[in-house]
Amino acid sequence: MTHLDGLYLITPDTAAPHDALAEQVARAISGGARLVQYRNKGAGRQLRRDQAIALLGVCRAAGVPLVINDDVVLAAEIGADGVHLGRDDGDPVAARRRLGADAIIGVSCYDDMDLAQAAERTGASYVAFGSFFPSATKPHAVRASLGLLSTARDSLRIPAVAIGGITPQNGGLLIAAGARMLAVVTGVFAQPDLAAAARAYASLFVDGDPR
Ligand SMILES: Cc1ncc(COP(=O)(O)OP(=O)(O)O)c(N)n1
Ligand SMILES: Cc1ncsc1CCOP(=O)(O)O
Ligand SMILES: [Mg+2]
Repeated sequence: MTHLDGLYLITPDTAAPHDALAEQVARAISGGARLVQYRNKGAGRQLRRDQAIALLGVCRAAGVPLVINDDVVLAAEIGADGVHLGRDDGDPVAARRRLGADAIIGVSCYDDMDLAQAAERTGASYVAFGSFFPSATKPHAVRASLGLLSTARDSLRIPAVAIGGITPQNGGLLIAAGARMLAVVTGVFAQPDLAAAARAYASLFVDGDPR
């Protein structure tokens, strides 16, 4: 079973060619990203497919799992390692059936512990809470409080992911509160040196060595 901890890299909405995006992700992985999510809310079907396939190549080469946001069909088509589902993205049980027992099925729980309990019961691999801080990527996201992470750590068997406006400066607080992964878009992709940016997050974890 995949060990879920450390920096969880999420891609930004970008029209960049697939090889350029893959190169960026490779750099972030070299800095210590432990899980990658392909998330692109703006791209059409062909670009999404091309970008996702390119990322899968990079992730496979590095031994890092690739999760697809929202789209179980794309995840199944390209043989990705899992899917991340929010409230409106379909049924985690159906996703598990489609992708298999070893797939990573992530579920958004926003600021809601009841959703997290339910996600665990349905076989989710991790639950995600947030946004913890203002997020340039998702400015209108619901805000979550730190206490949720401690409750999740104490009452769930599956790991909790924190997301939303996370920086190397505020990430330590979330880990101390109970987050097992920090999910980050802007804090890595908006930096000139993606490997160094990833390293700054990876170093917050006990075993955050770069690959
Ligand atoms: C790790 C992680 N956590 C939360 C989300 C948000 O999912 P969702 O609420 O479905 O919103 P969109 O990302 O689809 O806009 C996520 N993608 N990843
Ligand atoms: C997808 C998502 N859901 C809540 S905040 C967020 C975006 C996180 O991106 P950033 O790290 O740029 O705040
Ligand atoms: Mg979604």
